[in-house]
Amino acid sequence: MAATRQVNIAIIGAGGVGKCFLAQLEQLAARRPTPKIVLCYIASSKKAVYSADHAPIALSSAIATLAASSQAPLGLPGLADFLLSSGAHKSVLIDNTSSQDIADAYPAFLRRGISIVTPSKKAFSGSYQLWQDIFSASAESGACMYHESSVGAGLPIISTLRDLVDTGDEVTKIEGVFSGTMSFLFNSFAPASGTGGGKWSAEVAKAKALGYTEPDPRDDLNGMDVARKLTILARIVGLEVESPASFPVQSLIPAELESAASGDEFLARLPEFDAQMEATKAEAEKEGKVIRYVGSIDVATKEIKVGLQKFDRSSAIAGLKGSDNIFSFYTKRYGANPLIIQGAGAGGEVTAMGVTSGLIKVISYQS
Ligand SMILES: NC(=O)C1=CN([C@@H]2O[C@H](COP(=O)(O)OP(=O)(O)OC[C@H]3O[C@@H](n4cnc5c(N)ncnc54)[C@H](OP(=O)(O)O)[C@@H]3O)[C@@H](O)[C@H]2O)C=CC1
Ligand SMILES: N[C@@H](CC=O)C(=O)O
Ligand code: NA
Repeated sequence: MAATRQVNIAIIGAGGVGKCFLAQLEQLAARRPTPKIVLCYIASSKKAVYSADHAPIALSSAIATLAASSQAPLGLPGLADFLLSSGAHKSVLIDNTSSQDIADAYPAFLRRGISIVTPSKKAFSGSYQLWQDIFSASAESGACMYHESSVGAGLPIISTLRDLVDTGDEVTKIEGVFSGTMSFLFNSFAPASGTGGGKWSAEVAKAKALGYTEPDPRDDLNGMDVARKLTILARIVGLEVESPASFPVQSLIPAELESAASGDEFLARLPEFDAQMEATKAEAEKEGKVIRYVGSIDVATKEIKVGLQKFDRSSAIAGLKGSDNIFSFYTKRYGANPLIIQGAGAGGEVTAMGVTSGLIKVISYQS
């Protein structure tokens, strides 16, 4: 079949980020009539919508159509066959899940010329071999791989760091607050201005309701989400970090809840352990300080740190608001004054923005 100036899109994952992405995609398709953007496949874990002739799925009603569908999702190799059989000019997979299985299949999609855009961290913080396979498959086939929202949601973190590295700057240190959930929790639970703040477990429930947490909030509270982000940033600056388990990470999961069978059981039992975090907060208050969950990468020593630290109430990190992240990039060019990026680091809309901007880059890329 002759290639047409059309971009065919398959979306997997229609949760908090997926729904916001669909709304942004609808606006994008209306703003940019050429090349034609066609959603030809959408799936959650149990359902899918697609047709053999790749007929466009209406963007405005895609979520409702998916909810009402009785079609089962295609397997991943079948999905790649389906996308490629349309003859479209470009095919793009949007992975809005946090599935490791889907992440593991990225090299196979890329090798076949299917570009990928995702907010997921799984592919880039899994094994170092997977990281290498992904970028070598992309380089070989010319298919694009964008994952801006895997660190700092829509904030321009991945693009900025890649620009620093690609233009020959030398990054010496990266430090800051890398989790929207952790930022929201400590900004609410231990605010810099005065005392107050709700119970720790109530703030955790709020962070989940606001769409800041990972699908399983334990992935935030055990520090793994931050460790994954630091793994990604460290790899971009050239450190061959094997996995997020390669360096120490402070978990905020009470020992008694480490064996909770599910995220729901964990959340239900968390109020029993509120006193533990109260004690940590009180200890910092005695010194006139507040606690915050931070991370850092020292490039020369290859040391990566993730955990709680005490901060003066007047410091920039203590004064963050809401789900704000802050990233300080220390480089040879920027000298003693780091390049700083700050803003919301979680939430459906800002995360979807990083996915939509990746899709725009794929569409604009002349292959
Ligand atoms: N929320 C945020 O602020 C941010 C999120 N991210 C990343 O964005 C991604 C999505 O997060 P979010 O939208 O909040 O998560 P949600 O839990 O709200 O949504 C996840 C979606 O993925 C689907 N899904 C999960 N596993 C599979 C699978 N194996 N096959 C098909 N579909 C699957 C779920 O389907 P079902 O409902 O059927 O299970 C659901 O539709 C994650 O990787 C997260 O790390 C990144 C930055 C910020
Ligand atoms: N759960 C994550 C979402 C964005 O990466 C966070 O809280 O930062
Ligand atoms: Na980002």
